Amino acid sequence: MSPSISLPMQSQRRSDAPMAAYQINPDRSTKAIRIKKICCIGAGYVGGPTSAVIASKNPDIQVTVVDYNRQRIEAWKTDDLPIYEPGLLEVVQAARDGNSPKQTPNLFFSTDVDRCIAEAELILLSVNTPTKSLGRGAGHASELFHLESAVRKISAASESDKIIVEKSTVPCRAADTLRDVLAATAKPGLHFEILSNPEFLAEGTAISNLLNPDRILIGSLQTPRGLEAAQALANVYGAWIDSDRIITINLYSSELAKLAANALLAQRISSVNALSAMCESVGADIDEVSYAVGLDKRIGSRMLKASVGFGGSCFRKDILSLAYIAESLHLFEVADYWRSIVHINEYQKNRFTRRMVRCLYNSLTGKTLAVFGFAYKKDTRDTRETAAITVVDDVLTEGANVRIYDPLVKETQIRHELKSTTARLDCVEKQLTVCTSAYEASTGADAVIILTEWDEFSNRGEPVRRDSGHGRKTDERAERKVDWTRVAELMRRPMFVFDGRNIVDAGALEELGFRVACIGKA
Ligand SMILES: NC(=O)C1=CN([C@@H]2O[C@H](COP(=O)(O)OP(=O)(O)OC[C@H]3O[C@@H](n4cnc5c(N)ncnc54)[C@H](O)[C@@H]3O)[C@@H](O)[C@H]2O)C=CC1
Ligand SMILES: O=C(O)[C@H]1O[C@H](OP(=O)(O)OP(=O)(O)OC[C@H]2O[C@@H](n3ccc(=O)[nH]c3=O)[C@H](O)[C@@H]2O)[C@H](O)[C@@H](O)[C@@H]1O
Repeated sequence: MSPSISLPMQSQRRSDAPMAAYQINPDRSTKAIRIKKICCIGAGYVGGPTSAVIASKNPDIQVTVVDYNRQRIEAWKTDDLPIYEPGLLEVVQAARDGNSPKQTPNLFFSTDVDRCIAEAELILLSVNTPTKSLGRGAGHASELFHLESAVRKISAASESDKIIVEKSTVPCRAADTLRDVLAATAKPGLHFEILSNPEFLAEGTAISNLLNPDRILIGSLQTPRGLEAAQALANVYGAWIDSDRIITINLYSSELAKLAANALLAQRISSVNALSAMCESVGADIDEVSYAVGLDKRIGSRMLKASVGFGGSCFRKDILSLAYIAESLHLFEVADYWRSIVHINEYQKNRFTRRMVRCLYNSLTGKTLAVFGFAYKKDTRDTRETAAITVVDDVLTEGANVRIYDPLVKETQIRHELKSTTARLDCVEKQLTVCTSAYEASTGADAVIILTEWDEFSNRGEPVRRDSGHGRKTDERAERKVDWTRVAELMRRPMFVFDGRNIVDAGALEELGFRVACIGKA
């Protein structure tokens, strides 16, 4: 084992410390680089919240988030932030506006990428790494174009040494690519140290994940300069995270660990969704099965909720990237294994629509479906890869009139997502209505389809109080749960509910006259 990393002694570990093996050795004699200015390239779901939390916890460090998307940067300067995350606005305001006595403004947003790169000692790369859409590996490999162009910018604008941190999710050995570009293009004599520091936040809980992460992973070359850079980054996180949660490992292990984490999380969902298909045939209940297996501490209860299928910008692309890497290493069986997670996810979405069509007498022509929720999960307005795109596209093609209501997602975004996916643009134009309430969506509908697990759609539990992200409630309507009695009054008979998230109490809805189909329940 390298002398620069150490296994924490049992006695040094807190009782709730993670089980991970490696951590920064507090006795290490590496010299610490003091970071005064950080530049984060990419003002998206990762760059914005991560920079805001780093700035709020490090009042002495100036953090500037840069992006070439001027509209996004301008929105970050207002209170109408470009992304919705519970608690985000408060953290941004504290650091950006300096409205607490302890903090002067130290969080900035800018399109002046060159200047901010030149001034920073540490640069966070938080640009998008989508699935390639062109050429070799299209539909499978990660597109590193944005990462490479950001690094070329760094190279051109730098007059001093930099620590460059991969926060974006990247294929293994992406750091070598970045190093190669820098070696060929940067001014002679400059040194660039590349670190891998993958982000594990989940949307909807980003701020709590960032404030209290399970672990911070820092991958570096095991050279004196690599370790020195890792220590400098660890010090930034050390402002609010205990050292036993800051883990330093080999650069390439860190890159792979991020892909592995997402693949394993998605694998749990696909496993449960595969079981849900069996439950529907054998008369078992998937919620009971998940509960029963999750009580085994080796399995654990999280990420075992059956659904219409996972969405979001990352699971699919990261699994496909992992499979592509395996295939390029001639590990074809390994590639097939990972890809099967995505196949089951597609199967689950199609299975959901097939069941719906079957229940609605094998024809959706002329029927009206009320869709509750379009975001890929609750507490976000992100719709990337949401299962709702596939389901809505399918039912539009089957001839249904679709009335969508989502508490946060705007009509323009819903139409944009559907238009960029469907082969039947005319269906989107003629058969789709975006509504401003669940009641408007339900009017005259034959069925309600729940596609996002927003609390307000559930007929269980307490009334909803949602933080708007603006420090006040969104509006009166959003504070109440959907009144299913009123929904029933508005619908055509017979009335169906297809619950793609298993959030309703089916028995209570059946008492109101609904016929209810849940995932993984006969
Ligand atoms: N969205 C999420 O919850 C998570 C995402 N990730 C990873 O983080 C990375 C970023 O993801 P998101 O923040 O969701 O992406 P995003 O698409 O929301 O944001 C990326 C931003 O980078 C900007 N950008 C791209 N190239 C640029 C360049 N050369 N110069 C300046 N700006 C540039 C884009 O304009 C965009 O605003 C991805 O690799 C993703 O896999 C990791 C963990 C969680
Ligand atoms: O790399 C990323 O982008 C991130 O991807 C996921 O985060 P995210 O996609 O934001 O949200 P999740 O809570 O993981 O949910 C993903 C999808 O799976 C679905 N899901 C989740 C959990 C579950 O039990 N069942 C289920 O169907 C959700 O509804 C959602 O559509 C991971 O949880 C993060 O750790 C990771 O950083």
